[in-house]
Amino acid sequence: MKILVIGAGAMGCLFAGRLKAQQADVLLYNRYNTHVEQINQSGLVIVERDDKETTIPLKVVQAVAKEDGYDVVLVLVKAHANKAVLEPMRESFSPDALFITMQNGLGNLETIKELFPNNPSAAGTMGCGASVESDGRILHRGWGKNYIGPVEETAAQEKLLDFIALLNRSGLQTDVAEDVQTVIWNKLFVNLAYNSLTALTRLRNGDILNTDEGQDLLRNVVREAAQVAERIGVTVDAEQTIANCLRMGREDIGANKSSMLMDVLHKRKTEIDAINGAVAKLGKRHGVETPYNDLITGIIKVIEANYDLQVD
Ligand SMILES: NC(=O)C1=CN([C@@H]2O[C@H](COP(=O)(O)OP(=O)(O)OC[C@H]3O[C@@H](n4cnc5c(N)ncnc54)[C@H](OP(=O)(O)O)[C@@H]3O)[C@@H](O)[C@H]2O)C=CC1
Ligand SMILES: CC(C)(CO)C(=O)C(=O)O
Repeated sequence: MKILVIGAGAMGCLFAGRLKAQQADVLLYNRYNTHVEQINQSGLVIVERDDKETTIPLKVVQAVAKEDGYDVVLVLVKAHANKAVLEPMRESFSPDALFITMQNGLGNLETIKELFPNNPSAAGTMGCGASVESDGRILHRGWGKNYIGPVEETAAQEKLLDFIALLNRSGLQTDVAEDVQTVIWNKLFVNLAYNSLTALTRLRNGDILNTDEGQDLLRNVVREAAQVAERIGVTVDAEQTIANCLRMGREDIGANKSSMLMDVLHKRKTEIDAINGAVAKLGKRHGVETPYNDLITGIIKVIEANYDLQVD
């Protein structure tokens, strides 16, 4: 099985690196930068839970062609980069290449289906977490479970099961999800709980829980989103969902620097539109008030539009 992971950031490197360590046939795609150069020259370093480091030889390519014959294409750029990265690749894959998005936020699978309407595609979520510490070096700091939803076509479903088996052999615990919408929303709640709050406070996920105020903010943001989800037909037990977010922050992802915190630290565009912004937008459309998500979306947007003007 030939695998292409699109996006050589924290999660692309974690997945491609773990797969390659199992001798899988895997390549990364990313535009050229110093991180890519370091991986191509000296391999990828993954720092694991016990601080043990593994160096894995990996190749990051800057071009993709149909003749490369990829069986599985795993999309792991940020949600807002999907179109810019994937549109130029519309003719670069055979129609049986299986697209999988495990990105955060709403709307990723829809973009992939729009760009590759003849390919099978599936959406999933990642309960694990990582950050790029320096060029060619990532910290693996989240250990929750991953899920990938089903594909309609039988041949593609078999390919998906083989891919999931490979992920499990590589130590990335992954299950097949029966109901993709529930899985995507369950992950969205975790991102609502931590990503923007850690980006605003510059804390690791678990440290949001150090104060009653942090926990209250988390509860309010998630509770609003649960009301929106219910309104659009996703069944949610709000209090159980909040309890799960708190548990994950304590047990699975507490030590991780969230992807949105990393964006703010590096003065990059964030995924706010696909996370709190998406909840605020849906709330407006369906008549659910979302003051916490509105406010947080607004503040993150002010921050990302004014990086150059920030005072140290
Ligand atoms: N980090 C985490 O702990 C977790 C992240 N996620 C989700 O996983 C997804 C990936 O996140 P993460 O790995 O953290 O993100 P990163 O920002 O670490 O990586 C994104 C990668 O995409 C590349 N990229 C962006 N735009 C382009 C472009 N136009 N052309 C080519 N390459 C491009 C970036 O390259 P460049 O540096 O050159 O811009 C970068 O290497 C997101 O949806 C995130 O929310 C989910 C669970 C945990
Ligand atoms: C699970 C979590 C919150 C890990 O940090 C994540 O998805 C992210 O950082 O984007």
